[in-house]
Amino acid sequence: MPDYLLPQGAGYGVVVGIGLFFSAFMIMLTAIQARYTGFSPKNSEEFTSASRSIKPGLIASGIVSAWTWAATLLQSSAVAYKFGISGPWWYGAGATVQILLFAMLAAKLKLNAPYAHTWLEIIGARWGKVAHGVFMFFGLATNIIVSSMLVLGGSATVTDLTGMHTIAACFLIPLGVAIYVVVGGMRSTLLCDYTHTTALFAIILTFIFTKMHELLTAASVHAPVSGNAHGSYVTMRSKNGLIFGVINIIGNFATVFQDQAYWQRAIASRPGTTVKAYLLGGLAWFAIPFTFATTLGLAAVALNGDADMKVLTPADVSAGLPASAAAAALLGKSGATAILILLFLAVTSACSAELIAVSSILTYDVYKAYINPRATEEQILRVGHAGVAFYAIVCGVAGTIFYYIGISMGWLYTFMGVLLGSAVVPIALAITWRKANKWGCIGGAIAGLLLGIVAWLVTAATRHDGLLTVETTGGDYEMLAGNLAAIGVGGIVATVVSYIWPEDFSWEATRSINKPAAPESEKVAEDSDSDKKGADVAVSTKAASIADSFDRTEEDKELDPVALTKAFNFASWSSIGLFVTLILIIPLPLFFSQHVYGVGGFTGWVIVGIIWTFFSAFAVVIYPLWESRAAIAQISKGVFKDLFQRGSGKFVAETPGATAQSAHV
Ligand SMILES: NC(N)=O
Repeated sequence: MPDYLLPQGAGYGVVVGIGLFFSAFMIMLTAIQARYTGFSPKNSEEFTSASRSIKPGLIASGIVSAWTWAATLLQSSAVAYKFGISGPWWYGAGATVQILLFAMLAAKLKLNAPYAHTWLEIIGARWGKVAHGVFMFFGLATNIIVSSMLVLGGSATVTDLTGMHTIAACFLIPLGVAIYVVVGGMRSTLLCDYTHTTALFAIILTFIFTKMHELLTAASVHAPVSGNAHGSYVTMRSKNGLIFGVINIIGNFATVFQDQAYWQRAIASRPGTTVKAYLLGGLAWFAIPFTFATTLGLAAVALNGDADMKVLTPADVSAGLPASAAAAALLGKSGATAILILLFLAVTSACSAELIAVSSILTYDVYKAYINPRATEEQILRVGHAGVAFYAIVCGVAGTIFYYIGISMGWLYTFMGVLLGSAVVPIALAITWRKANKWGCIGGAIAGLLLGIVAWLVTAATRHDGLLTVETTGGDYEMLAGNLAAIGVGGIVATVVSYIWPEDFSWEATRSINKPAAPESEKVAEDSDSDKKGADVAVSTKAASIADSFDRTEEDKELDPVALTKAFNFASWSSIGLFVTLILIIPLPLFFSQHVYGVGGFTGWVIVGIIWTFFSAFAVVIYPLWESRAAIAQISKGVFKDLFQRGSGKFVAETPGATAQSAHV
């Protein structure tokens, strides 16, 4: 039996114990919200969309949390281990630009479908059932691939460090998360995301960078990297690093643009600050893989041959294990424990985003669209809860299937663009361009999928004498061919057909999705008494007395088309500018110059990463607290009053018919 650094009990303790801790925490948060702010996830709009009232700092934190997968920590470190410093750059930059560019889609969402629950509702309203079904395939496939990677990466690490059975981890991870998502809904999930992100930054910042350059220089003498300038780890001139960069960019376009989790954060956001939230979230997220992998992934290289360092096989690298091996070698049991907790927090918060995302699709795009169009509030909420539980089981099953087939997180990560990449451009066109042609977009998505798979398999067969296995299909060139064909064919077909046969869509159909019908004065939140009467609770629409409340009048003001068009224009030039800087202007001159960093240059490179991490922590840890100071004060005041006179701190609506939803977090 192999030796494990931590006892099996530590694995179960973290997976089950922290899962239960967060469930209890969520129950407490939900009770506090209901008592002191009048908010309750007993309302379906609140459960799935947090009443579209969340401020930018908390949305940014939720984006960082949902976008920090097991792969963000493990795969980024694996490519650092394989390719040197170019790996973390291409991982970080190649997956942050999509979040930045998504700011444009988010602005268009608020402009063209401000009350939609899911991105698929927009497709359905614009193009009908066939398009809805085709793109739902891509949407749900994205959720399944992402969730499987979360479960596979999380379980591989837990097993490697503690010996906990992989299948137990595959099921227990999503089930623990499902409990707290069902209890808290979208708003509390975002609050839990915030606590996860805070802990994540605290742990990353504790991994101190020491003597790395000397160790890496020695490593490149012993084990030079093929395709790198002078075989060095401290150069951006890495052929395989660049290939990974292209695969990474394509795959991550797919998993942002067609994952309901990112649309859901745009939907939960206040209209006026959505663009800001995505730009902030994208910039903040970059630091996580970049700094983590530059330190721990390269430490794994540097520590090769060290007595405390585990000898890593190619399968270990594909499973993403260099980071945990390095942390254990550097810091012993405490390093292993820190990695275990870090991984668990990353996996659970991203998993919670996937659970509520799929639950929303099952509720609004399957149940309400095709099974029960007249569903009541109560039925919708019940299906939403069942959807979370059902999808948690699907995650466990999917992880188990991939585990037994022998498909690792790293394999899936490079494959995601082959399966999903063809729908990226069609979806972006469908949401942003009135001229987008329905059949061009559907045809492009399907043709791209088929040709992507053909290009992938033909490349594998050609390079391996017709032998097709998980290993032969998982190479860099095979995945590159499939990724490029999928996104290229999908994009070209959708764009060319739309230019030849342009539509002239007015967006009226999408703007009226779920549009509130009643005059605002009639839509009031109910207090707990009316909850008991079983009334369908509408989200409050009237102003509260407190400074940072968000009411229907303000929402209408923020939905002003002129302001949203301005926000879209700002999102366009800033995100495209950042894309060009991060993907072309910084890395390509370094690649072509074949520069190998000296001690000073490498130290500077790492220091930039550390400073960026501090700024990111400020943006997604401190800023959300600051913007919610009025809500925090209101809750504290309520708790304080209750301490002295029980019941006196409870939130009370001001006047009948004008019940307020008070301060928002
Ligand atoms: N979210 C990613 N690609 O790490």
